[in-house]
Amino acid sequence: MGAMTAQILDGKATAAEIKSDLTARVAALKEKGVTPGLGTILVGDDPGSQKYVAGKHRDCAQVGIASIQRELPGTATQEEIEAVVRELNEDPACTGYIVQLPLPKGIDENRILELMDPEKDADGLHPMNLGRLVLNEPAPLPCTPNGIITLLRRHGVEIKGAEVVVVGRGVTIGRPMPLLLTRRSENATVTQCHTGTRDLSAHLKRADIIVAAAGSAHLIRPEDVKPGAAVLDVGVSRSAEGKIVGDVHPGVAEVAGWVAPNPGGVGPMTRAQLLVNVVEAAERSVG
Ligand SMILES: Nc1nc(=O)c2c([nH]1)NC[C@@H]1CN(c3ccc(C(=O)N[C@@H](CCC(=O)O)C(=O)O)cc3)C=[N+]21
Repeated sequence: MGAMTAQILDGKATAAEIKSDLTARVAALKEKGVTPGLGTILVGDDPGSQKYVAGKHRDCAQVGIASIQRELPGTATQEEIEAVVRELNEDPACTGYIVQLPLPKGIDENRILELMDPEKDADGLHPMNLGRLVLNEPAPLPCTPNGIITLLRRHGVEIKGAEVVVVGRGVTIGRPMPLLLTRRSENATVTQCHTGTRDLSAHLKRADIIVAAAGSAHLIRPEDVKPGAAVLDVGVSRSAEGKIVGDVHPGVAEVAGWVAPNPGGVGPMTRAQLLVNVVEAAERSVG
């Protein structure tokens, strides 16, 4: 048998479809006198964060969402950041917003998130909304996990009954991902692995779907992947030469049935789900 190559979970194309659907919904909202507006709070001058935030505003322009950008220097104090959060909470033009993470060292990130108006939480990371997710109540969903589910569904990857291994326990992906996957609507079986996992390779070998969000370069190796599995690369780390490297070894594409590349896979889906949260919040506001 010749070498197989995995099919691509094309996040760029899927995000484009979602954005075209949102464009129509934004136009309908505008007819009712509501213009959705996405705010971003960016602290410091990390080039990666600047690029991501710029991408979010580019997306907004494409679908007709207004952009509200707030930037603070890396030396900003807790109080200064909190003042901007309060300002966006009050601003009627801002129907949803995000605080770009991570915040500089010394800033209490959780306190900032708690101060946000949960109804304007476009990331789905406010403790109230994470709590609603745990309680099976409607809430804006965390963008990356929700984007991963949409990406799998749109490509026909079976989630129901699948053995899913999530690698990582960060707040934006690792922790919420199993909450979404184990809803009755998804019905996956999830194993959460992390740096304390004794035998990662044993878990990976059983997985039908692997969500790699550890931030550890090429952690997922071809010999650990079950033939035909879906492997989603959500990791970001930097090589010694300063290049961005994902969590998935390139050789995995020879074994897997599906691969979400990085870039071009989950990243664009994260941005699309952010827009979905903003539009849904605006739709709720018109009833
Ligand atoms: N409050 C908050 N919410 C976030 O959602 C959030 C955050 N903080 N902090 C940082 C991470 C990172 N993140 C990315 C989103 C899209 C791409 C993305 O679109 N990447 C493109 C490439 C982009 C390019 O290279 O220009 C791709 O994968 O194809 C990447 C990374 C969101 N994050």
